[in-house]
Amino acid sequence: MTLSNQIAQSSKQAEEEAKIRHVINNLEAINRKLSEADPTEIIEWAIDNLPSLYQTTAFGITGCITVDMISRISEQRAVKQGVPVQHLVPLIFVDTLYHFPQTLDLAHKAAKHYNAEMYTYYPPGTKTVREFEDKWGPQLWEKDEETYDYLVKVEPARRSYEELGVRAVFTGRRRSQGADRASLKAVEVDETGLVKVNALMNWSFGQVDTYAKNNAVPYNELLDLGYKSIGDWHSTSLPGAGDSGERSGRWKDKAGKTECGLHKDYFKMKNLAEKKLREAELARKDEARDKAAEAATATPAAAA
Ligand SMILES: Nc1ncnc2c1ncn2[C@@H]1O[C@H](COP(=O)(O)OS(=O)(=O)O)[C@@H](OP(=O)(O)O)[C@H]1O
Repeated sequence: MTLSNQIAQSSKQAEEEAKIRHVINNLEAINRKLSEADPTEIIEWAIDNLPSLYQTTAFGITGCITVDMISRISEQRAVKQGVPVQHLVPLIFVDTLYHFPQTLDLAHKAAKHYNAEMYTYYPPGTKTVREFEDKWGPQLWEKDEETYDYLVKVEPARRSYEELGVRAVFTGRRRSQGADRASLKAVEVDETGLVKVNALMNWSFGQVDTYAKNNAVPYNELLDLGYKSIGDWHSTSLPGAGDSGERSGRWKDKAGKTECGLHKDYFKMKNLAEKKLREAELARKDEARDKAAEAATATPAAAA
């Protein structure tokens, strides 16, 4: 890199740092100002104030609407400035390898429909279920849920933030989704310093559903079959007749589980998963050594 490029890069970083610092230092006031704001106002605030802003989405209904709103804002601004329309916020999609085919179809369809740049990230060192299962065994989610969550979501998301230089993201979380989300704020700063914007935090499922239908927003066709929240196929089911919670169809057989880890403490998730992965690696090595020793002692006897 040339010296002038280095200077330009470090001054961009300093500028971004200053903007993020400003948000961190004024978080309470910002949230007071945005607490009753419309999603569009929150999105506009984020575009104007946050550097290296992306949208992290699994194309849940909230994410689909966020893309739609960003697309409208991008168009209005381009027309006003007399410049070609460009979707202002790139997308990050973590392909866990266990999404429903409908979700994968939607991801490609929506990115194309909105002409949005989309970065797809996969679990480390794998791009297919076969590769993943050769490495970690079948149904890892049954054997070790935390490690599974870390490998398929937390690590790829963090890798995307580091590689792309992401400083802030839109998420599709809403208060009416319950559990930890019931007290969401419009803007949060996580333990890594990443700013998270929850533009539709105040909207109910009914509001997002109506917006999607009234505005011809591409959404997951599984919603028309009764699903309300869609994640990996093995942990997503239809909400039961008496279930009122929006996310009651997620991890139905796992009492107390409400999050995949993406919105939990990153360092805790990382340390726990890395410890387990180290232990598993040691166990594998011990097993291989025992097998080798067994084979070595068995050979002379067999020969004799
Ligand atoms: N795979 C993947 N890739 C990128 N971003 C993702 C992913 N999974 C979750 N998210 C982000 O978290 C928002 C809430 O998703 P969910 O309600 O499905 O919860 S969970 O994250 O699975 O626990 C979700 O909101 P949507 O944009 O509505 O999908 C995203 O902002």
